[in-house]
Amino acid sequence: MDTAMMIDTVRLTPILMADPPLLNTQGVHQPYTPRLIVEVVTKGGVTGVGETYGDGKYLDIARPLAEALPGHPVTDLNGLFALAEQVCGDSRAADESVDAGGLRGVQTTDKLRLSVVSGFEVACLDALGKTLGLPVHALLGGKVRDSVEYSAYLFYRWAAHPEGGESDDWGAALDPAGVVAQARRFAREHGFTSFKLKGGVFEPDEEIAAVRALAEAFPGRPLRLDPNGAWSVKTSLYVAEELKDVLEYLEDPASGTDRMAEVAAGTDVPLATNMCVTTFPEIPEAFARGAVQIVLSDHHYWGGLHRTRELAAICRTFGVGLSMHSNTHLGISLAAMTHVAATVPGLGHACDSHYPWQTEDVITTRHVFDGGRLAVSDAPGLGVELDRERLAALHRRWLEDDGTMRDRDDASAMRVAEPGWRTPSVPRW
Ligand SMILES: O=C([O-])C(=O)C[C@H](O)[C@@H](O)C(=O)[O-]
Ligand SMILES: [Mg+2]
Repeated sequence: MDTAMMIDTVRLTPILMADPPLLNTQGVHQPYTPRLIVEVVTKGGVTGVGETYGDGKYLDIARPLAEALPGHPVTDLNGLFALAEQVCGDSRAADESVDAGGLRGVQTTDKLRLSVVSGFEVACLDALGKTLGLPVHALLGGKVRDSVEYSAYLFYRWAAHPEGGESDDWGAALDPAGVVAQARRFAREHGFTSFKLKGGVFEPDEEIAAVRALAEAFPGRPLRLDPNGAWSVKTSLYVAEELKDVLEYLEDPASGTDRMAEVAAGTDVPLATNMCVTTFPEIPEAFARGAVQIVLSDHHYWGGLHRTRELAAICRTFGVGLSMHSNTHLGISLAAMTHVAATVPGLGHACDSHYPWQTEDVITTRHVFDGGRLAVSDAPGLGVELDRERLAALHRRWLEDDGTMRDRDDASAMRVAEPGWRTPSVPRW
């Protein structure tokens, strides 16, 4: 092995990035959200970057991995998983409770560890690509498309955070007219032609009305509604019936494979998930029972870009569709998402991305959507460059935080406006 490819140093930089007051069934986004920036520096002097969740429970796992990694080659991506299993130990947070922050079903040690490994895997791929002069998509077997389509990710939202934070000019969106106005701006500014509404916030009939209003404003466009498992089977079937003529898919209407299978058996509207199928062991039962027709991949969940491609192959084999999920993220992850999406055959749905909501970034040049699509970079590695000043500023914000924002907590942010708020139990409606 060429010593230039050996990892010399790993730098972890937790940051807090601004996030608007987006509503979901758990509560509302806090003014700042944590992310972790991973830098892998090779003995050849090349730096690769990756990004993942930055809450304390992820940092606990990332630190021992960062310490153990020097001396390993950036090419040994399979070894990364074994090393992580060996050194990371169990996270204090993996208590099988529902992962409120990530809205990703029950949290387990495996899920937390894989999310951390994903940031390291991407950083290694970036370093390897830069060393070889190849784009990340080439390291994954080569792109099958030159651009990747994203959908507009619409949220009910407040105009501002009650406790302060950064401001923006989006205004509130709390009814069908507000949702349509938001969608029109997304279409105008980014060219998106497919739309997803984050639901589970208001009574189902209000959300049905919002999707109907979108269908009128954008006739024939793909529309999705995602209440993050907030509905009963009965309510899910009711919503599916009301919207069957306009929905591309219904995303996680009900919680868990059992309920999703029941809903799927009662409607022809395809069901998508980023909650009941988020790891490989969850696939056999969900597929055998026909609980989901589309899996939303997310390289942070599945353990990186190679594993996302493995997921895609399994979905293809079983005739299950593939789309892509997104939590709040920066431009590093968007670059990684775009590279892997570019290599996957049969990506039949526009990918989700929170990116248009993010006013801050740690890369020097922001990604720009054109016609709702991102061009796939052919530059070496991910094709992004760290803006060290911005990174330092967002890290400073993390250092100065008293701890309230370091762990995402949408319910506590909601309590600022509604002191009696508790995370709703499921099904909520
Ligand atoms: O189910 C989904 O698509 C998500 O969980 C995406 C995000 O987590 C979103 O719901 C959020 O951040 O409020
Ligand atoms: Mg979802």
